[in-house]
Amino acid sequence: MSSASAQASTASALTVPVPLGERAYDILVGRGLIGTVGSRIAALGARAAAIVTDEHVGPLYAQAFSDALQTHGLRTSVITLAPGEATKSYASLERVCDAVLEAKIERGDLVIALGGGVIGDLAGFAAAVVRRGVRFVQVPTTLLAQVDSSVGGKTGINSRHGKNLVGAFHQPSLVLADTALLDTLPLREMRAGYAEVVKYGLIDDARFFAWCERNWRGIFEGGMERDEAVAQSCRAKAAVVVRDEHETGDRALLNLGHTFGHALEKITAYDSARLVHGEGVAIGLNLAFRFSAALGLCPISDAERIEAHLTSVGLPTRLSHVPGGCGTVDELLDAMAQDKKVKGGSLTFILAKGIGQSFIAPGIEAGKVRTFLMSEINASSS
Ligand SMILES: NC(=O)c1ccc[n+]([C@@H]2O[C@H](COP(=O)([O-])OP(=O)(O)OC[C@H]3O[C@@H](n4cnc5c(N)ncnc54)[C@H](O)[C@@H]3O)[C@@H](O)[C@H]2O)c1
Ligand SMILES: O=C(O)C(=O)C[C@@H](O)[C@H](O)[C@H](O)COP(=O)(O)O
Ligand SMILES: [Zn+2]
Repeated sequence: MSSASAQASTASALTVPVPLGERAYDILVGRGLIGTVGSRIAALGARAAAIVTDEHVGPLYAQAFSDALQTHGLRTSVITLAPGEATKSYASLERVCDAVLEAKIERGDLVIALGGGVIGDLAGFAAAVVRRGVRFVQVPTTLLAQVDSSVGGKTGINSRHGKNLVGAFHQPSLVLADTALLDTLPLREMRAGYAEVVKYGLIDDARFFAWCERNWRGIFEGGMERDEAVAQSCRAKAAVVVRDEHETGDRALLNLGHTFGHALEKITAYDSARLVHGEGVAIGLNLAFRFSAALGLCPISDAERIEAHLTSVGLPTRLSHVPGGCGTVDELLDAMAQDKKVKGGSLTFILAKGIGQSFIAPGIEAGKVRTFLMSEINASSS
């Protein structure tokens, strides 16, 4: 990390502010940003940092990252966990909390998540509960984490009852998204993260969806389109989070595709070999639009356009695409019953009148969901 490359990357960093009052922070996006990490994190004024990472990311980036912090006077320790969704567990939480305490991290010090959404959600939750709240920094290393999970303060782990059912809102103090780190990300994970990029267009920005249709190859190849997509996604997410930090209203829109997606993740037992979060979201996005069309809310042509795009990128779109099967209708409904958007026992879905016209639909009858799921499963088997 030469100072020349640090200066070059400083010049090219895009800043997306998240103006949340006393919890305000910046998201920095740029290729090569990792070269400036030491000074940027040191500027937060901590004396020590516990870096949480996984066995894929650690060997690639943790040493240089830790060295950069030490050069700026921080004492560091590294906690390395197994990769994959199964790591968002009670057992891992205990491990991370104990390691953070072992490293004598004080409230004013830092927990740093160096990894994808699994590490970010887990380390963020540990930071929320250790000493009732330690500051933390997100250094997202997957497309999904750069465009979504590192922003907004949702942290947590999975339960055998469902996805992210144990957690806390705990905002980071800084997000550093170095888009060059995605150069080492496997294609399957790039695709999975891309589902969350497309989501922002489908929620309320039809022009961004059309931009994605034209520019997705640039995002995958690492051109300027990648930085633009990450920054634009962060702007879109930050705007919603600032309006509704704790999801009492509008923030639920960010859950588009997730009622179906989370149920599939639970049914596949959080086994990343079968289904990763972004793949569940891709299937869920398509199903949300197909369900909207089945209810007469949205033109089927919009659902078909979305499916065509997700398919061209290489993402799964149908229940039949879940390796090992998607479970029965009853299993799916059972999993959805634990969704955090359930109110008074009835399901809330994010539905749409068209691309970029999503809305929150509370009080959806389980019977309507059952009929829809049965038709989807029958369509797959015929
Ligand atoms: N908190 C939120 O707002 C929010 C938003 C979206 C998703 N999530 C959560 O995020 C999780 C999914 O995150 P994810 O898709 O990043 O998965 P992940 O963290 O499992 O990372 C995916 C895989 O890529 C590897 N990897 C990460 N960075 C790499 C790099 N630069 N080079 C090579 N390999 C790398 C990891 O080791 C892992 O095997 C889910 O648990 C989901 O629920 C949370
Ligand atoms: O930040 C949000 O709010 C989201 O809903 C973003 C989602 O992409 C993300 O998967 C989130 O973790 C889901 O939240 P949950 O409350 O349904 O667990
Ligand atoms: Zn998600």
